[in-house]
This record gives sequence, structure tokens and C-alpha cells, in this order.
Amino acid sequence: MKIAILSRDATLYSCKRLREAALARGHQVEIIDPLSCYMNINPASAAVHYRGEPLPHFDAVIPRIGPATTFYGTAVLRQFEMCGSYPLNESVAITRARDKLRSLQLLARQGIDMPVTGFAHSPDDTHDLIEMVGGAPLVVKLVEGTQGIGVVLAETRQAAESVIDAFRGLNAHILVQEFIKEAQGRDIRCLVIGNEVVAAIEREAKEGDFRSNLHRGGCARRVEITPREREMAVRAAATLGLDVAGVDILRARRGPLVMEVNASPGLEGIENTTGLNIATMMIAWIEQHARPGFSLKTGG
Ligand SMILES: Nc1ncnc2c1ncn2[C@@H]1O[C@H](COP(=O)(O)OP(=O)(O)OP(=O)(O)O)[C@@H](O)[C@H]1O
Ligand SMILES: [Mg+2]
Ligand SMILES: [Mg+2]
Repeated sequence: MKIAILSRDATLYSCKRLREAALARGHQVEIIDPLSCYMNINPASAAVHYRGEPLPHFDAVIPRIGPATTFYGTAVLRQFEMCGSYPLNESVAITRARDKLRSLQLLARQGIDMPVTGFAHSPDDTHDLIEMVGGAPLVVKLVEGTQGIGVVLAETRQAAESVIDAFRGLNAHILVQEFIKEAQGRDIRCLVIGNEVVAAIEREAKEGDFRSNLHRGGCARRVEITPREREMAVRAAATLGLDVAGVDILRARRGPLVMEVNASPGLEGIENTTGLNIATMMIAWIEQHARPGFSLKTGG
């Protein structure tokens, strides 16, 4: 098969591993920077051009679109979909997952448990917003944040009000969430492919932090997950329409809670911690699904 990897940086671990895995299984691979693509969206002759040339047909496209380029990156992916390339995660599913408000609303609608969460844009009534999620301690997040940046723990009501007021000054969308103290700075990352959790790791925050992100200095180990957690991770990915997803779960006293669903999960932490070859599993999924005449789940 001819496979394109949409990525801004060919030197990233996940991008290199996916390329290696595809080549090892006899496929042709090209790494394409989505920001260097331009498009003819004419219905008669949809095409993607790249650095002065029209691109050939690709059987499949693996999107590795960073949060900074979601808007244009998903537009480029949609164009590949129009040209008949099979996407490993549809553009519309990536768009859903990137919007924390939208994805938490969709998950809630399916009855998937999550920390009690309030959303607001520059709230005037900080007091009621805090009340609504059960008071301090609570977590305040910037809706557009990643890698734990813009995630703050407010231990008292006064701290919560100051943080919310500070974000309000920035005119940002914020999310206010019940703090799951008993998770003790840990969360579970479940790597979902199709309707299976193929790998799971537990991440733990470094001393003195509550954020388990590896980018914030957290560490990881293999973990056994329960059937309930397994089912929850698969349902969360399916609800957003993602074939490949990193589903983050907090272990709360009242049971597992989905914290977020990532559409472009990094492979480095999970492969190195589990020793599993996730990149090859992703390529194998493409081999099974990228048949001529496949149809999109939601049509872009
Ligand atoms: N409600 C909560 N209760 C307890 N811990 C939390 C809560 N929300 C977030 N955390 C901790 O903070 C970390 C970062 O939060 P979150 O994943 O929401 O932020 P992010 O910036 O989207 O990170 P990512 O890079 O994973 O997308 C989580 O991995 C978790 O360890
Ligand atoms: Mg996130
Ligand atoms: Mg996270």
C-alpha cells in the first residue's frame, strides 16, 4: 500500500516508528507536512498539491496533527478523504476530540462517567460556578491546553476564585472540575485500537505535582486494567468516532472516570513502558480496513 503520514516533524518518535513499521510490512511511506499542502476542492477533480506538485493517490493517511495545527491539518485530511484515502482517524473525529467541551458533552450523553465538570466563558458568577461543581478543592483548566499546561489545582475557594478571575482576564474558555484527590496524582492511559485496549500504562506525577503528564516529569509503569475500565475506554473512543485513541482514566472512589480522549496519542511513553509494538498494530489495522471502496463512518 501507499501510506502518507501527515506530520510537521519527521524526527518525532511516533512519526519515525510508524514509518519504520509500515516499511517493515512492505508498504511505501511518505511523510507530508500538512501546512505545506494546498488544495483544489473542485468536485470534479479534488486534489492535494504539495510543494509545487500534485500528490499521487494514497491508499491510507495517518494523521499526526498537533494541537497547534488542528484547523488546517484536519482540512488537509478531509481533502485526502475526498480523494479516497483511508484515514486512520477521520477528520471529523479528530475535530471532536480536540474540543474538550464538545467531547465531554458527547461522552456525558452516552452516560460515560467523568469528574463533575463545569464550563464557562469569562464567567461573571464565579461563586455559582464553583458551587456547581461542589466547591474547592477543584481543578481549573484552559480548554485549549495540552501537556498539563494551563491545568491548575485550587485548594481553597479563594484560590479557585483568583485563578478563575485571572483566566477571565485572558478572555479564555475554561473548565472547572471536581478534583479527584484519591487518584493521588496518577492516571491510566489506555491505548485503544478499534474495539480493543491494546496497551495500558499508569502515569504518576512527580513529587509535589498532581499532574501525571510525562511532559511534566511524571513516570509510567505497566498496569492491569479492570474489565469496566476496558469497556469504558473502548466506548469513549467509539463515541468520538476514533479508531485509534489514548483514553485517560482517573481511578476515583466511585469508579473509573474518563478525563480526556486524545486523537493523536504519543507512542514513545507507552511503547517504552510496555515493550509492545503499537506502531505495527496501527499499520495492521490499516491493512485490515483500507480496502478500495471503504466508506467513511461519518463522511467528514
Ligand atoms: N479532575 C482532576 N482530578 C485529579 N487530577 C486531575 C484532574 N484533571 C487533571 N488531573 C491531572 O492533571 C493532568 C493534566 O490534565 P489534563 O490531561 O486534563 O490536561 P491536558 O493539558 O489536556 O493534558 P494532555 O497533554 O494529556 O492533553 C492529568 O493527567 C491528571 O494527572
Ligand atoms: Mg489533552
Ligand atoms: Mg491529559
